[in-house]
This record gives sequence, structure tokens and C-alpha cells, in this order.
Amino acid sequence: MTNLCLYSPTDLAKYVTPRAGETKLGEEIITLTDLNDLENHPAEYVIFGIPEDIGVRANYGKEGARSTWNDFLSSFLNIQKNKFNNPENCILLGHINTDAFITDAAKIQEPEKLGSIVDAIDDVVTEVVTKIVRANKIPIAIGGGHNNAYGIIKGTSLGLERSINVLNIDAHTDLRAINYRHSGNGFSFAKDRKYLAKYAVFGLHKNYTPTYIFDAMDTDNHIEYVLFEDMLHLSHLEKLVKYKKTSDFLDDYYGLEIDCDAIENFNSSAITPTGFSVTNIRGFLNIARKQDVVYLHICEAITSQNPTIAKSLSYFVSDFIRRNP
Ligand SMILES: N=CN[C@@H](CCC(=O)O)C(=O)O
Repeated sequence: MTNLCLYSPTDLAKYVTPRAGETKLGEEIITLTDLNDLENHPAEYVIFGIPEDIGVRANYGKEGARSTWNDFLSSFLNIQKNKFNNPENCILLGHINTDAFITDAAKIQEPEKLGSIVDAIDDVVTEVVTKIVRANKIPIAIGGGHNNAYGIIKGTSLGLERSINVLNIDAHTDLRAINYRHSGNGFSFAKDRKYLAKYAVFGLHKNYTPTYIFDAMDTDNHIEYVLFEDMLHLSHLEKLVKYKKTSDFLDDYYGLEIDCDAIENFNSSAITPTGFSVTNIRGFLNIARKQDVVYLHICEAITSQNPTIAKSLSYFVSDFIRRNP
């Protein structure tokens, strides 16, 4: 697969600060030299990056998510291996090579034209995810724009040979019109193409959803949304109960999306002053990791100006893959 850069232990070593007597995840996490070896490996999770923000640009958003993957690695690979964190259950695959897409996109301003590059990225994401899911593994993708939800849903659906349910923790529905591809219509495309079965948006903000999307959701019994405004008075524990109820609608069998613009004051393409806390998200992941989650996608974060953002993402992933309490 020419559009995927696989990593070696030497590639990872540059992110790790070793300490005598300690082991960091980056020193023992599994890497592959051949994608076909996925099938034979017993690890449950496969982590990869999608370093792009072309879909965000095509949706009039703030760029920056293209460097998130790299910053995530600097944080994640320095987590301690201990009785709570086991690198043996996890393959760190590499990243989708987006260099050519980014070079092409830099010459383009028109959103529709950027959309055709997003289309091409979709194809690569779909291929990588299909391969991971066919090998009976759970993909964990770090974006990138939310446009990549489409390739991830499609790839998971093709890999499982069925349409899939999705729970999206997001201030927005991303159910915009299917005119051209961008970060605001990944779920409408996935639904239109029948890769998406039931869809739940958790933490939707009243202020940023147009009437046509509310109307469409209100008449579709395969879609449910929980407004963030309806959770303003709720404690952390009560929010966890709401999350569990939302996952019940999806029969506890779903792909999990975390758009970081659902998190309060968290730098992202549509940063918000009000939303979930990082600790709320960790609580949701603590529920999700015990359910039948077919993939995890974390997207739209911009890590470059604040080191706590990449560190938060690394908490999210380590919480999700944790098998010991
Ligand atoms: N993935 C993000 N989608 C949002 C972006 C909103 C914004 O940039 O303000 C949406 O289309 O609604």
C-alpha cells in the first residue's frame, strides 16, 4: 500500500525519552514491516494517523489538525508501561502519507476543488481501515479532519460486511448536504451510501445546527441526538448514564467518534468555550472500552500551541485500549 508509511522501532525511538529502570510504550509497542502480517498478529488494536486538514479547509474551518498525529506520538509513546498499560495488545501501524494531497491542496482555494482531494483521501482511509478490520482488529485513527469519518465508516462496513452504527461525541452533526466532500458531511455521505445504519450525536450544540438538519433528524428513527444544553445541569455521573443510554440505542455495538470541538476550550478547528471536559470524555471511554466498539476515531484537535491537547488525546487512547481496571 503506497499511501501508508509503516513505522519501525527506530522511527519510534525519536519520540521517546528513555529513563533507566523504566519502560515507555514507545519502546515496546508493536510495529510491522509488512501490512499482511496484521492477520497473524494477536494484538487487538491498530493505531494510525491521518495527518491532514484539507477537509476542514473545504468546510471553512480552522486548519492545524495535520500536525496533531506527530504531537500525539510524542505524548503517547512516553506513557509508562506498567500493570495498567500493556503495549503488547496494540500495533502502532504508521500514518497515511498525505504529502502529495497537502501539496496539491496548497494551490487550491475553492472548497469544491478541495473536495475532490478529500475524495481521494477517503479512498486511502477506506483501504487501510478495511484491511485492519478484515484482520479482526479494532482501528484507532487520529486525525485529521472529521471528513475521515466517511472513509473509516466505509472501511469498517466493508471489512465487517454490514452497515454499522456510530456514536459521535460532537458539537455538530456533520450531516451537511452531500454536494462535495468536506469535514461537515462525513455522516450524510456514509448514510446515503448505506455504510451507516443507526447514528447518535452526543453533546450536540443548539447553536450550530441548521433547521434542515434538525428536520431530517427529527423524522428519522435511525438517528438520535442528545443536546449538550440538556446536560448543562448534569453531574459527571449523570452524563455517564446519558452516554450509556445513547449507546443502548446503538445496541452497544458501534464505531466511536470524538470530535474535539465537543470539548470545552480545547484547541480544534471549531474551538468552543462550552462543552464536555476532558475528564467527561475519559468517563465515556471507560464505558465504551467495555462495549463492542468497532473503531475509535479522534479528530479535529489542533495540538501545536498547547501541549495539554496532545496529552489529552494520549489519555483518551490509553483509556480506550486498557484491559486492566
Ligand atoms: N467537523 C466539523 N463540522 C462542523 C464545523 C463547524 C465550524 O467550523 O464552525 C460543521 O460542519 O458544522
